[in-house]
Amino acid sequence: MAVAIHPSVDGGVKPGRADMAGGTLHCHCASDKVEVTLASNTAHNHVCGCSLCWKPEGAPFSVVAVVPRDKLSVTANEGKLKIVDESKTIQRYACADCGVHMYGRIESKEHPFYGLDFVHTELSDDSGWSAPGFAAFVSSIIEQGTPPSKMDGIRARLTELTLEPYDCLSPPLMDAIATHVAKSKGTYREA
Ligand SMILES: N[C@@H](CCC(=O)N[C@@H](CSCO)C(=O)NCC(=O)O)C(=O)O
Ligand SMILES: [Zn+2]
Ligand SMILES: [Zn+2]
Repeated sequence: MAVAIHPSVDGGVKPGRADMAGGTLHCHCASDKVEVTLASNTAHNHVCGCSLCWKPEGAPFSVVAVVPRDKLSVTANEGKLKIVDESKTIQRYACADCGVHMYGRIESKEHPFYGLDFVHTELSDDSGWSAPGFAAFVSSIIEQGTPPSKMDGIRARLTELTLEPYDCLSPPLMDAIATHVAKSKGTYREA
């Protein structure tokens, strides 16, 4: 059996649909589910090995994407949401009953990704969401108990799934962060 990454990609990455324009996410509670409505498709979907992103039971990686914050609204049972750790850059709102993270929000206007919320579209029954395109923070799974000796096999499986493994974010996202930093420091140059 192939190395497990996440149930939504283990059978192969399913492509998104260009006409996908949003839908709803639900927590795992049997009743009184928290509902989040997205009024657009997501972007920058990726597999993430960090310890902070929510993952389903037993999965070593999460799958997480972003959506403009003005396209996200909580449409049912918002009272059940609690911030997981207020000290983190991304304020993750989880259902206090089932523990599922419904969205993550960056409040600092100085942050390169300010204006984008983090979401897990596996919580949706709708199809066509943007497909994951790379794997981020892959080495971080060691911090959560994966033996280092398993990493070659895990990276090989990610590559096979066309989820290029990186130990931080992908080069385009790291470049976007560095560009933001250069602009704020006054060192940015066009060419
Ligand atoms: N080794 C750490 C890494 C944690 C980390 O930096 N996570 C990233 C990616 S989350 C989505 O891709 C991050 O931006 N975190 C900021 C935050 O979550 O507030 C670990 O595994 O914990
Ligand atoms: Zn719940
Ligand atoms: Zn993460």
